[in-house]
Amino acid sequence: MNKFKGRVAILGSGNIGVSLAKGLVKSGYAEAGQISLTRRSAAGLTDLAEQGFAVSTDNAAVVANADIVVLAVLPQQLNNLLAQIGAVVDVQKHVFISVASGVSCADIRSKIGEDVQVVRAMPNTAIAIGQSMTCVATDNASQQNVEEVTRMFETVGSVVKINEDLMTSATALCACGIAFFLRAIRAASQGGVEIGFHADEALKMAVQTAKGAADLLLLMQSHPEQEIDKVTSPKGCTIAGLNEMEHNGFSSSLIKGIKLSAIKAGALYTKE
Ligand SMILES: NC(=O)C1=CN([C@@H]2O[C@H](COP(=O)(O)OP(=O)(O)OC[C@H]3O[C@@H](n4cnc5c(N)ncnc54)[C@H](OP(=O)(O)O)[C@@H]3O)[C@@H](O)[C@H]2O)C=CC1
Ligand SMILES: O=C(O)[C@@H]1CCC=N1
Repeated sequence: MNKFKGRVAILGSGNIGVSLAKGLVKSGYAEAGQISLTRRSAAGLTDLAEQGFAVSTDNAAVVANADIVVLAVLPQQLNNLLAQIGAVVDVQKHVFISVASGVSCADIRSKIGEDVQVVRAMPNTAIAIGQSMTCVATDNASQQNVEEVTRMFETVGSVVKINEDLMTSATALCACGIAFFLRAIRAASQGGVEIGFHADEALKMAVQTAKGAADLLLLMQSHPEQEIDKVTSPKGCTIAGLNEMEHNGFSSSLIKGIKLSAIKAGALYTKE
């Protein structure tokens, strides 16, 4: 692993900002001391300072010292943040990474400078354990900067480069998607309790079963239906349960939920 030589500023130290920071340190991409983390309130930064991160409530000062700047605030908090840092942006030095849902690269440039290089990245919370599915898109960043951003996120999971117009779709499928799969696991464990297991053992069984299903696809490079066909014995219990789920809208409800999340992801940000 080639350690990043510059400084990373992560503006907004919530769920994603902190998970990214910890993931980058764990993977060896950067030392904690190379990463600056900001929030509006200093109280929320104490723990992070104890872990060796540079912490601050002064976004402009942190950006002035950084090479890579990650925007990790909520879409509705972004305009206020961009107004604070516009004056210190250096187009020669900085590359901006925005993880904010529904905010385009052009939206960000319109606030901090038309020549600023911006890459959008959409990770998910599995970034905390180096297992994120991160989609990356840009409309103006240099190949060198895109490669560095890709390298950064590859240290905390898998990366797929996509066109920017698919970014809200990526948000729904991958970033929201982790919640959808978690709910499916929870529901399976509740089914397990109804048929005789204690809650803790039912959850453990559901989790490992879900992990096995995902790993089958990842390691065998096969299609879900190919693997399902191996489980469904003729006249058997699997096809009976699976068809009952489909009669109740299992696939349909997932598809509808993903479509609604994608619409919502595109409507989270107000330009003014
Ligand atoms: N959660 C997820 O799974 C994913 C989220 N995203 C996107 O990532 C972004 C962050 O989401 P998430 O981490 O969940 O949100 P959080 O609410 O957990 O984190 C936002 C953080 O930003 C801080 N903040 C707000 N305003 C400022 C400011 N002006 N300067 C510095 N810090 C500020 C807040 O702290 P304080 O109030 O103390 O200032 C808070 O810690 C969003 O845009 C979201 O769409 C993308 C992919 C997945
Ligand atoms: O729910 C949200 O709006 C954020 C963006 C993707 C995941 N969490």
